[in-house]
Amino acid sequence: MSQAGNNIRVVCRFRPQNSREIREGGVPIITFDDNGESCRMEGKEFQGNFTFDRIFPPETSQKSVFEESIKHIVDEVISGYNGTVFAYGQTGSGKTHTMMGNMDDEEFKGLIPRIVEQIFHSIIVSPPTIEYTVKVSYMEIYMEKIRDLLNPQNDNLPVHEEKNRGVYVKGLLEVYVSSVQEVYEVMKRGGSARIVAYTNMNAESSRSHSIFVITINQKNLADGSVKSGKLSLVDLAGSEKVGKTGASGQTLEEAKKINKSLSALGMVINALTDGKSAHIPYRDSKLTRILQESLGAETLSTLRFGMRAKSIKNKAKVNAELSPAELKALLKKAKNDAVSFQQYIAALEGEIGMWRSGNSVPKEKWVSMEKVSGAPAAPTTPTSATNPQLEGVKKAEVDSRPGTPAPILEKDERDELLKRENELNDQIAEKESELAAKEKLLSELKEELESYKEQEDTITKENKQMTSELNELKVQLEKVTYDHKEDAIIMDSLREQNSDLTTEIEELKKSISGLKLAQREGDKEQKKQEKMAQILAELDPSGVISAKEKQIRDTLLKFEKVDVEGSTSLTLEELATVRRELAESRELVSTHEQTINELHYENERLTRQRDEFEIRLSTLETEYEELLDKTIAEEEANSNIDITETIAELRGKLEAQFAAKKEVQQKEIEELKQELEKKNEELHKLNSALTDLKRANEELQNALNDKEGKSDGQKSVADKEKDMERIRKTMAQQLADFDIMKKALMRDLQNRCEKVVELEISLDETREQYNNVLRSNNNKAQQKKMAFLERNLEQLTNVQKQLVEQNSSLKKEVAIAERKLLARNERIQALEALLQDAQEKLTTQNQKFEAQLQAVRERLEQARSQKSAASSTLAGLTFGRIAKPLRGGGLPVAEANGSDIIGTPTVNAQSRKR
Ligand SMILES: Nc1ncnc2c1ncn2[C@@H]1O[C@H](COP(=O)(O)OP(=O)(O)OP(=O)(O)O)[C@@H](O)[C@H]1O
Repeated sequence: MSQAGNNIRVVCRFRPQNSREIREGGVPIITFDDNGESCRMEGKEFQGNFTFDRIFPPETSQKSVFEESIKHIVDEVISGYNGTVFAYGQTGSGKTHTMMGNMDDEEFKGLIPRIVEQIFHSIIVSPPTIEYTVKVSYMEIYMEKIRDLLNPQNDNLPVHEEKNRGVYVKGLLEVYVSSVQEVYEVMKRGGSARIVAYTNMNAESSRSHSIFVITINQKNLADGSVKSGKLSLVDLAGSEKVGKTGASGQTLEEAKKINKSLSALGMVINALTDGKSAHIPYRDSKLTRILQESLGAETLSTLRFGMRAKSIKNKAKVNAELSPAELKALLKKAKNDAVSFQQYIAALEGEIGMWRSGNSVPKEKWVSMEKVSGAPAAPTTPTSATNPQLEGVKKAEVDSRPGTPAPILEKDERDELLKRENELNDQIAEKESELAAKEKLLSELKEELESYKEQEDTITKENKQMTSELNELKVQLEKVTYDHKEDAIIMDSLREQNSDLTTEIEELKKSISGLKLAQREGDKEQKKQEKMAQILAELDPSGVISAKEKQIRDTLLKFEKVDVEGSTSLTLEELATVRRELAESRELVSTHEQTINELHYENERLTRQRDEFEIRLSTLETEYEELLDKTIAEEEANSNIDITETIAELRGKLEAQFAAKKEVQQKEIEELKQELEKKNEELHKLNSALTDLKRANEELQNALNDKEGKSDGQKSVADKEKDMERIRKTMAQQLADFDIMKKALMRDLQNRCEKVVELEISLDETREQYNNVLRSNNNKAQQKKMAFLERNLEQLTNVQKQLVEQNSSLKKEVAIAERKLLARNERIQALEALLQDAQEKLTTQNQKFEAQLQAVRERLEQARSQKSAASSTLAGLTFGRIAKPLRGGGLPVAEANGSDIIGTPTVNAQSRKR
């Protein structure tokens, strides 16, 4: 549909069947009349005729559509009218194809490129006294938000309305263009912004409306008047989103939720076409609000394929700036008006004064404008019939803009209201932007939170897993530690047992070695006895001594004989024999001395042995007492009083017996001591006798020497005889003494041996008696006890054995446990290391993630700042900031004139053409 000036043209274009429709066997249901204005639909649901200003069958080219429906609009816009072209239809029906097409293709470029070309062409062919500036803006409405496609950062622009400017989008970027190519460039830029937005919005193309606005300002250099025309090219969203256009009630309500703009458009069209609605809800949507002036009609044909399109009437106006003469006339009129208004105010104040003073004013005297000025009520009476523009201005002052629902408002109130509305719209836009930013932030934060939550979940899961693993490990560790402690305890006890057993073994070894020693000593004793027997045998009178003695005697007899026979028969040989015998006797004496010494030593050894025996005896006594004490203690522990008593009795008996034995033994020992002393004395005597013997021997030697001397010198025989006699007697005496001593010595020796043997026998007897006593004391209770003790002992022995076995097995187990412990410790360490590793990894990941997040945030910030920077430079466009006026005749105005910077207010005095 196109509208410019007062003309509303509704044309209908059918596109050819697409490949899918052909494939599915779709058959066209439209037939076209030859007049090019009517068609007939033969559908299953609907059959009927439709009439439009123009109908274009599928094969119609882009060029034909343009030339036969739109081309004229360009002339009207250049003449200072506002024009609007919008395409309506369901998704895929060809709206975009028709509106935009392929702008790089001569054949397939759509209406907008062709319009643009036409505009520039019209400018070129216009008179050179007219200077044009062309600016374009490109926006889309999606979800009730106006987004500037040339500055996409501005995605929620408010709609404003001002008396002179009409309805406009505040803050929308307008780009000055000076050629078709520049317009194309702007279109492409806006189109790419739209595409990016679609991608982000997931194919929302059919839900957004795009509006491309071309504003042409022209200045007549001859009379200084200016005009402006605006052409809005609208590609609407897919119409199927509102169900069937014109539908009301539930369907429409549902559709409203989907796309407010299209719903509102439907509502506006309904209100315009039903002929009953006093209020047209333009403000219900941004689209209807922006297109308000295009849709402003007393009656608007429904867009339901243009059934009543022809009946749509619009109030067109031309946007023109007045010339100085016109302005002067306007000023004069304004002054007149001011005077009449002042008069009117004064009259009103007078009437109010009356009312306030309590008086009443009759109705016929109420002040009115007519009465005051003497003119009709409407102050817009044209002052000049030849000035239609002025007439238009007056009408505009009275009439509201099409559809603006404030016909009863005073002008100032209306201005105020508009101002307020604009402010509110700004605030709404601001709030919406804030809301959108907040929502975006919220969604970002939500996403971030989600990712954090996910991360946290993962970490929590991992943590849980690790914690459970750790707990398990801890439990295992505790168990292992406990086992280890237990094992250590067992080890300690085993060690103790082991050491006890080792001590016992040591003791046993000692006792065995003691026994061996004792045995050896016994053997030694036997040997000693044997030796003693040997010694005794050696010392036997029939032995060596006796033989020597006999020899000595013989020698003495010889001496005697010599003495008797006159001491001549003693030869040298005999003397030598005597000497030899003497030497032998000396040896014998020394041997005897040695024997005596040995005996002495033996005696001492026996004494020592006796002492040892005594010590052993006392040890045995101690042991016995200890055993007794132990037994008693056990008995006491068993609380067996009888046994304790019996034990006490037994103990008494045993002690008595033992004391008696001890006494006897001590007596014996005393006796032995005495005997030993005696023996010592005897030995002493023996020693002295031996000394005497030595002396006698020496004397004998001397006598022999003397004898030798006699044979040489033949000294006094009588003296010699006497001497010999004396010697002989002495020797005989000595021999007798020696004999006695020897006998006594032998006797003593025998006695001593006997005593020793007896002593040993008595010791054995004592032991046996002691054992006997022990055995004899085994009364019934004792026997029981002993049996019990023996059993206990057996058990203990068994236990000990078992303990020893256990000890060895436990040692093995302990070794295994220790190894296991080591292995577990290693495992724990490894797991701990793993845990630490995992934690470190997690921390690193967290850090990485945070760094990434930070980087993303920074990038976002950077992108935002870049965007804002880009927006300030028109997103890289090389033109647009500076207006390049174009002059009719195809001559561009000199560059020096391009000082018309955007934002320079060009207030157009608007006037209605009719
Ligand atoms: N008259 C035509 N001749 C040839 N192809 C056409 C014609 N009209 C539309 N098409 C093709 O049909 C397809 C859909 O057209 P288009 O995109 O213009 O539909 P639309 O109404 O703009 O859809 P939407 O509402 O989704 O934006 C496109 O591939 C287009 O090239």
